[in-house]
Amino acid sequence: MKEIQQQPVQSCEVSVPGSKSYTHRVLIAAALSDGVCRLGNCLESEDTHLTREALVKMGVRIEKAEDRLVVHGTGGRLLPCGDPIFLGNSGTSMRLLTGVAAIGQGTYLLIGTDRMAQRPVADLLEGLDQIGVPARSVNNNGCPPLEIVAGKAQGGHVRLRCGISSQYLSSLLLAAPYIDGGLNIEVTEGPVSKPYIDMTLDIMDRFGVTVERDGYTRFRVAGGQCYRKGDYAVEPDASQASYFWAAAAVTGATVKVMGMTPESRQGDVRFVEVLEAMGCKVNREIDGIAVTGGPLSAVDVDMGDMPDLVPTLSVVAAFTQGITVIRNVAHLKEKESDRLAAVAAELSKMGITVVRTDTGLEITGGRPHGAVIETYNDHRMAMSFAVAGLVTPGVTIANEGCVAKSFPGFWQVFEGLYSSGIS
Ligand SMILES: O=C(O)C1=C[C@@H](OP(=O)(O)O)[C@@H](O)[C@H](O)C1
Ligand SMILES: C=C(OP(=O)(O)O)C(=O)O
Repeated sequence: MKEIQQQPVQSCEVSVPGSKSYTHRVLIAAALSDGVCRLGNCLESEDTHLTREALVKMGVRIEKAEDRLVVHGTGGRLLPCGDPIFLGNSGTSMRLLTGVAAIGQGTYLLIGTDRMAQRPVADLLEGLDQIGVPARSVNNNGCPPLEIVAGKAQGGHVRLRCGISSQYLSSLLLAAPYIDGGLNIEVTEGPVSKPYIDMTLDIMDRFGVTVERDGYTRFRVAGGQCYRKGDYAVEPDASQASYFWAAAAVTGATVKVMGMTPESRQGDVRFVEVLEAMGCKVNREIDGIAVTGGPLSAVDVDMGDMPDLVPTLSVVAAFTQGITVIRNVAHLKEKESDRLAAVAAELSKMGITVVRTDTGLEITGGRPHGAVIETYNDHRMAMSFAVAGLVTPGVTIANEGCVAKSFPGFWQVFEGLYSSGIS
């Protein structure tokens, strides 16, 4: 349990760790590349360690050298692994590595936590089936554990549903250069969470692989390509920045998150536009983005491209005049927790009226009161509701250690908001 201190927030500068999504992708591209890659500012967290360890089990040599990870690319020649590969509750690891396993050798068994065993992958398995990869849900319920027989993929056309997760598409895209004949992928539903596809394409491009695309519906990756070795520095994580911008929004302070830029492919950097629409002042500076809070007014917003920030926005909405409408995020029920249910339950405990719609939430702002916040083992619930505790006495976060999934140092940085002025 972590009791949040209701304290005045100092105007300050904050640094957040490297992007989780970029770290997963860059580890994979480097592991499949044709040489040695030095990766800077990789996120060190439970989830990114799981991707790293999985790649090591697949025969990739990865070393730490000072502040870099040195990845010895395999040229796409992965080794078999007889042991189950544990991926915790990291959806990104599970989905992205499913495609990677298909281009390896032997049979891989990808397993995870109980919650992972409820997170859907059926549409990805169906996509793999179309190109001849025997990949099955061991419990035959469209969820992990997954058994993937490598070495059978044939290039060709894949019709892929991405209405639940964009990670299915990222998975096939990342593996496609190593599939003879390449892949033509046609997205027949969705995709949700589009910016994550742009991040995948960005990494493929940075590592020398060409992808032709028609918007978000058709993608063509020629086979016989290989990621090229190179050095890469991961940019700071925009999702993690959101908690500090939200802290500014609800307290009225100015919080600048260093190293963030509006040009980033991370869709979550656009959260500042939502805060701006709610009445915050946003300064896009050369070395970071600063948000200053003020009187907040409700917004009606499509969060389909920023699903991970719905808990953050919901907490801000609780302190905002009027009804905030959050649309197009039905896929949130498939995350670390059912985030629509979790956010609604915990805000209700704080005395806030929340209506769960078919695809989102409607939150009537007011004067939240303290409560013990259940986090459902979901890092984003813990980090979002901590922000509420800055302005509401008596907010206690249960199982606060769950932040380790993506941001082990979160509490230290968060406490810097009211201690030093700089963290
Ligand atoms: O590809 C990625 O790195 C991610 C994609 C998103 O998932 P969905 O595409 O399943 O919404 C996002 O929620 C997740 O945190 C990271
Ligand atoms: C949904 C998330 O991650 P993943 O899908 O990788 O578990 C997240 O970090 O909010």
